[in-house]
Amino acid sequence: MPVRLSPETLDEIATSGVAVPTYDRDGITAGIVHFGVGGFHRAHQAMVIDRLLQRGEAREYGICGVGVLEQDRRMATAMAEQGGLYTLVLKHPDGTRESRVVGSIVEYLLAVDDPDAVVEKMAHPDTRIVSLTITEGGYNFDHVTGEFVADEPGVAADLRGDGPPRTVFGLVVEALRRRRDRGLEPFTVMSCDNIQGNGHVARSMFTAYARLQDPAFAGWMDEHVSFPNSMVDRITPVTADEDRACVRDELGIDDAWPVVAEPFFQWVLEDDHPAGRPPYEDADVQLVEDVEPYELMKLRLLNASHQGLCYFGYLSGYRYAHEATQDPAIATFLRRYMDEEGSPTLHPVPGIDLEDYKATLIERFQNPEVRDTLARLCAESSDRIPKWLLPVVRENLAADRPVTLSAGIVASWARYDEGTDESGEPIEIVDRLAEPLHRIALTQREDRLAFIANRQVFGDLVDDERFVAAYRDALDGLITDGAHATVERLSRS
Ligand SMILES: NC(=O)c1ccc[n+]([C@@H]2O[C@H](COP(=O)([O-])OP(=O)(O)OC[C@H]3O[C@@H](n4cnc5c(N)ncnc54)[C@H](O)[C@@H]3O)[C@@H](O)[C@H]2O)c1
Ligand SMILES: O=P(O)(O)OC[C@@H](O)[C@@H](O)[C@H](O)[C@H](O)CO
Repeated sequence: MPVRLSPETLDEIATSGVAVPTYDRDGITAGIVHFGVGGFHRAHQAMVIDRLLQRGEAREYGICGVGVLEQDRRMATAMAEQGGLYTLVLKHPDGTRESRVVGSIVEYLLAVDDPDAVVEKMAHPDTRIVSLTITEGGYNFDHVTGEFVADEPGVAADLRGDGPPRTVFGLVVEALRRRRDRGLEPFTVMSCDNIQGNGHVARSMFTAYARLQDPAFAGWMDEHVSFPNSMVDRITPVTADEDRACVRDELGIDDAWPVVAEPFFQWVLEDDHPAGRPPYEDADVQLVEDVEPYELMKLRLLNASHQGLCYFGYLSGYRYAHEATQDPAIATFLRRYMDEEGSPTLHPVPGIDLEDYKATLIERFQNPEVRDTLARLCAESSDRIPKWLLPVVRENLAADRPVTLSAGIVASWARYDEGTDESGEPIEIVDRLAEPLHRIALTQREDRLAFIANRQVFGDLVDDERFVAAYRDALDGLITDGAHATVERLSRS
């Protein structure tokens, strides 16, 4: 019989050979409040703290998770039932696994139910870091202007102050204000999302929100709150029922929400935590002064390549990242995109051999055990393509370098957003702009440039003749010859 995961059953689970926390979880202080406890936080930052706790370190840096959205209620329930414990399973390509019960999340609060408890938690003197994995869309900035979007309904309600704060902006800024008023030093706001200059972006968005309420306080924040940049990496798919079944059948653990991830791990973090930080360096975190070269490398090679494989892959009939990347045409296309269009926009990256890095990326994508779905990679494209791929396009256009393969990726997205695959089956477009993007994509059979004429997403790219020619050529191919023939042709072009 599987054992239900809880603090009371840890000893029993340990007897079956699964690694569990052997540190005393009672008395750990929550010095980190984390917004957006999804798969990635639990496979990455929470794993780091667990490793430190296992070494007898960081006992003042336990994690209090926070969910801001109603959708986080399921996580709140799992966390409550399991005392914050969960199983992390790292899957190697040869089928071997490393499994461990992680114990670093010691508390979880649902802001939807009790926003003031969340604000008070952050305002507590024990809190030194507020970290974020709230997705690219969570930062609420306009892709073209870079400005904070103040009329987003949740944000607008927080700004009006009709009730207690409900968004991450309202909650965090209110907590900082209470700390200042109580004479406490501010916590560090540490973004761990896939956004170039994630610390800079977090700084501008949180202070922009504060400025709309109280310009003087925004000035105080800008002067006193630190927002380190970071590059974070570990492919973490959405937990599937088969993962729960696997943890139950193979490890004998009944876990409501385990996490599965690849073994690869990287975290490059700007060393700027005036309120204190865990000894991250003891858990393989690279602390550096300048994160930018690392983050450009990762976002423009790994993340942009994910977009390069997901639409072509899905339209070619694949459903998993490894299936798509094991297709030689797609693998060659990705490698050429990385070499010819992504890499020329990068800065030298200290300590990294880019050739190895790119080869490893293809191997990571091909890991058959991870089972990362193309659906995950195709989701929220309007938040991803403008942040990862369009900067590559713009830099290459400005430098008169090729953009053919990037334009092909954009065209594959446009074809995907028509909402029907090549067998006539419907595609579920998951994107906060799904409805308008789908409507526009449906007109491209008559007007090939309709999709990229959407300046809200693409800015003025439609005015660039070189980009337009490459885009039109790829979209023509997608429509007349199909996705696989087009990616194959582009991979040889
Ligand atoms: N999954 C990965 O492989 C991976 C790897 C590196 C970095 N990341 C970063 O982590 C982010 C989250 O990935 P995940 O796999 O954990 O996703 P997930 O869907 O499992 O979790 C996302 C969390 O963010 C919350 N969230 C979403 N929008 C929000 C908003 N507007 N305000 C507050 N909370 C919000 C969700 O409620 C959820 O708790 C990614 O978007 C990316 O920036 C993910
Ligand atoms: O999670 P997102 O939305 O930032 O992007 C989707 C994937 O590209 C991303 O999650 C990667 O798997 C990850 O960045 C690998 O470290």
